[in-house]
Amino acid sequence: MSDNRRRSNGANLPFTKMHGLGNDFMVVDAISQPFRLRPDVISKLADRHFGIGFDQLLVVEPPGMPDVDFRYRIFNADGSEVEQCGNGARCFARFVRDQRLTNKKVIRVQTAGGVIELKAGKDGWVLVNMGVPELEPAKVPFEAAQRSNTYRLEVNGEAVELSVVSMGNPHAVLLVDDVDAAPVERLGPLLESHPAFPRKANIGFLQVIDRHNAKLRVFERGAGETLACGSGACAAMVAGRLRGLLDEKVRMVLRGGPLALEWQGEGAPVMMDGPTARVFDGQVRVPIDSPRRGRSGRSSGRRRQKKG
Ligand SMILES: N[C@H](CCC[C@H](N)C(=O)O)C(=O)O
Repeated sequence: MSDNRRRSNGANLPFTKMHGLGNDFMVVDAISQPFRLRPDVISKLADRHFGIGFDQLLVVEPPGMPDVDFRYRIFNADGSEVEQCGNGARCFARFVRDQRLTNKKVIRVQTAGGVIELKAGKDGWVLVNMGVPELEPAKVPFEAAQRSNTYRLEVNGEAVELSVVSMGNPHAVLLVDDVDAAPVERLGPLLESHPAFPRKANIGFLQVIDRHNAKLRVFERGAGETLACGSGACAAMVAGRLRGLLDEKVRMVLRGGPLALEWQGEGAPVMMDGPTARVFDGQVRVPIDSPRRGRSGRSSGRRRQKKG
């Protein structure tokens, strides 16, 4: 293929690199520019040696339903599109305000896992209403005869006890005595792809310090262990409360730093407060060949969002 043709097959895609407690993101404004990337291209861009390097790609789109300000799509490092990302939601809120896509302080966002509400705070902190956790196994989804606060699973001949929670995306939470010694590398991948989770799952390893403090590591679906997982922290909060180990307000410390969580109990939303960081703005060359039907993270650029 001639250089000209090779060049003509690419386009420059502007992005912003951000993170929430080290859970890092490539953020793309798909309101002001058309966005089409195949899963294999996303996973190449996620590579920390041959690409930009990120845990998730976050795509900002115009709202697809009434009473929300934006739509927010999330793609894991493996290219899979998922329902929810808590740390990403905070970075999303900071991004749309920094980019003047809105001047609202309270932003309602449509995700594949439901509508969430974000409130911009001071010094880059954002308070997220992550919605009401789903505990019915079939809606996580998780294969179980009936709902329970804990379940036992067989993993390579080993019996594992875990809680199961959906924050829009599926989570399993195991209790451990010491997160630093937790079998994250060994059990994380086995449980992520366990047949009891038809759509796989994020696997949290929770160490309860006292009723208001806990530590957590998360092996994320489609990304591996990350420095922090916002929806995983919310799921761990729920699991800890269901087991009677945590009170309504908890400081959850992840490898990348702390999140402030609050959950009043069943039927109530989980509130998560935490920081955001912008690292750099960049642009990357991506193929513009038309994506295969049904296999692309696709939205077309539309007119700029009216001011909030
Ligand atoms: N790996 C997750 C998506 C990202 C969640 C995480 N980064 C967060 O902050 O919630 C999943 O497949 O459901």
